[in-house]
Amino acid sequence: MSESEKEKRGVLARLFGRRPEEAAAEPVPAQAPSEAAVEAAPAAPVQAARRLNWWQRLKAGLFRTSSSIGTGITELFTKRKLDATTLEELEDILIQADLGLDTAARITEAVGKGRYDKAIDPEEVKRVLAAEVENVLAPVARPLVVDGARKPFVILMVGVNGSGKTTTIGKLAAKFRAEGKSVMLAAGDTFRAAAIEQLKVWGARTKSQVVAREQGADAAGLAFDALQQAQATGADVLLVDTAGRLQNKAGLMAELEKVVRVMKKLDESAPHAVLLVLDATTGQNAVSQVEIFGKTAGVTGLVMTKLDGTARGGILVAIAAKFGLPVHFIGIGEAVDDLEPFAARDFAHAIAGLDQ
Ligand SMILES: Nc1nc2c(ncn2[C@@H]2O[C@H](COP(=O)(O)OP(=O)(O)OP(=O)(O)O)[C@@H](O)[C@H]2O)c(=O)[nH]1
Repeated sequence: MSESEKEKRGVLARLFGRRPEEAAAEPVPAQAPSEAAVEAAPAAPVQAARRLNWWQRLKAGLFRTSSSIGTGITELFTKRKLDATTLEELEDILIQADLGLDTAARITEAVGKGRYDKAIDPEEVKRVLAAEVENVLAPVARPLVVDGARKPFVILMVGVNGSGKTTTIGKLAAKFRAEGKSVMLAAGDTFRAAAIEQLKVWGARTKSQVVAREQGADAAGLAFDALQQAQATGADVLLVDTAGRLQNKAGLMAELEKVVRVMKKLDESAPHAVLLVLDATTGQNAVSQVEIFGKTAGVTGLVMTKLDGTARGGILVAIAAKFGLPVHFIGIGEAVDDLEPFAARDFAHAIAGLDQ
């Protein structure tokens, strides 16, 4: 393959969220994989295949997390019996994997129960870990329900810059389109020109109308226009992007509040969902982001991205235990189908390195 062709494939990969090596394996021009899916919802056998595929990708995506936990557990319990010292070391491994102090203590206690002074198979420790993690996650694994009576159903996406808001909007737009919904996108991250362009690309790709203004435009005014247009055209869903970075935190929060205020002038019940997008690679930082955005932006649910790029995917467990906020979706890559509804059991098994 020539250098220019490689470069072309790289650009397509960046635009359409494909991994360069995936794009390189396909003929140019790379077709968006979900284009067909956007037209119609998949049939049951296709869904079953997709699910299997998702599980494999989830496991692969969470590999860094599961191997850091799994290797620690295997090394710890291979030659040593279970006692206070090994349990303390287990707790340290779990804390280092960002599972949070409470969950780490809870898992350690469950592993120790009735097993003192005995040898324990590392696989059994992983099974206890998975069961305890699933118990923590099950109450927060809640789907995002788009209420058809709210038209448009307005979803405000918030989060710090680079957390994956714009990409997640694109992935969500593809999902809603695949369900046959009409979607409008509001390019409310007016702080960053590239974010506006990125959203336009997602709009074209998912056949969703994009409402955008120039960089630096008033985000609240844009959100107002977008909602007005979505109402006028009868769109089912309006996804509103926001800036993750302004001159300072107070400015950012004031802007978010203004965006909400002006949309309420057109629809008192809007926004119907406020999704905080968290980047898993930021580890403990994600906890303070939930605190800050939760207080000021009225967050109704979470999306955690980049679980594929970190050994600290356990942070999702710590956040679930601490805040109890619904976790709607997780992202394990940049491609359009790398976002899926959050399933407690799958996640718990994947981070424990167990089969489904
Ligand atoms: N590996 C990986 N990368 C992701 C994931 N989600 C998003 N990204 C990448 O993260 C980078 C930032 O994503 P954006 O969607 O631009 O983030 P943003 O929050 O909109 O950022 P701002 O516009 O600066 O506020 C991009 O390169 C995305 O492709 C994910 O689940 N896994």
